[in-house]
Amino acid sequence: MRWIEEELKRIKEANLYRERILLEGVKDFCSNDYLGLRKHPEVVEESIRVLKEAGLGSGASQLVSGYTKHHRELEEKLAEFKGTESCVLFGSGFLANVGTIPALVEEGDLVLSDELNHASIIDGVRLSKAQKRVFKHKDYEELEEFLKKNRKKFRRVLIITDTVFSMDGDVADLKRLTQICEEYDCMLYIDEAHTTGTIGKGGLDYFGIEHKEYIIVMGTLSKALGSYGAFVCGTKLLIDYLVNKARSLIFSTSLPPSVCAGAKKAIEIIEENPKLIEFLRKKEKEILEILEQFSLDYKYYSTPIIPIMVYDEKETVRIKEELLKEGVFIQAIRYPTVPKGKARLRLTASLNYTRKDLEFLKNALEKVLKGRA
Ligand SMILES: Cc1ncc(COP(=O)(O)O)c(C=O)c1O
Repeated sequence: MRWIEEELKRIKEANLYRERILLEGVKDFCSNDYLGLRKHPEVVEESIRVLKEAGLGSGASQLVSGYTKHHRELEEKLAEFKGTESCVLFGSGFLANVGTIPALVEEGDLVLSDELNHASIIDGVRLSKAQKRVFKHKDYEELEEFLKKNRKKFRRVLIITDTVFSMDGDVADLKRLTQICEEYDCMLYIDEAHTTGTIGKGGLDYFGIEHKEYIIVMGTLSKALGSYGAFVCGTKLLIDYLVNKARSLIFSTSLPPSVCAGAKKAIEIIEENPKLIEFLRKKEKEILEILEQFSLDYKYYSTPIIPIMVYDEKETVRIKEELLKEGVFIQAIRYPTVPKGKARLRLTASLNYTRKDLEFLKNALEKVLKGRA
């Protein structure tokens, strides 16, 4: 097994070595718990209630005996929330993407995928055996040009995009993409992991687009909903089809019922408190006010993902470690999560942060960035 040692050495030399960090005694400024619902008393209470009633695990896959009223109720709530006919749950966002994409396209079909799409989309496309073409980030002109020339060569075409991009925080233009899909008879697959509950109920809601049968809405329970797991929303026909075809759903144990109940409560809280999203925008602005005080190259697109671009891998890790010594955790994101030479600190906004927390962040940045050009 010497090869493992050598491979790890190579990763270290490239400043790409990864370690998990136990977050004890440090403040987390990079989680995806954007709305602070993970520890919301009502979410926790509802989850405990169902945990006591239904037990820890679900006991089986959805198609054996692991489909309870808690799964069904969450699916119904999600379908209503996303404005679609139906919904099906998956064990995680990764499982949703690697299960759904190969069920939708196969040999003879084409996938058109934004270059900044999440790794689980990339793997889902690889598993599908469909032909893949990656288009430049949000370059819909290139996409359209390609379809104009090549659409007829393929049977089914699936356009895939994150709605809010996970490492950049910008938003795909779903208006333009739906127009393209309608003109060229394509399916549209939107990954709403970082969209659900951050810029509205989702991308369709944000752009004022009604759900149509060719739109497949994937999302996770693990980010703003503060839980774990994922879902695909769409027509009843699509969902019935996925229940029969998506291997990661068929051959994997379903979510624990208590996790479903907690996620459903989180959606109800968002529905009852539409101002939460406004509060999140305000929190983002408070963070920007801090960042403005330093000469930092950050990006902001009115979403809670605020990457601070450092570019150099080594320097990104150095800053992350210095901040950690000050009690502030902002993860360094490097290749292969982002392209080489585009390393960054992925700072996120969350309703968890108090004024004191932000003051703490500012002081830590002041100490660590002092003297940096
Ligand atoms: C855009 C996107 N899709 C899918 C996933 C995978 O979701 P999960 O963490 O639930 O597996 C993530 C999470 O990291 C993501 O950012």
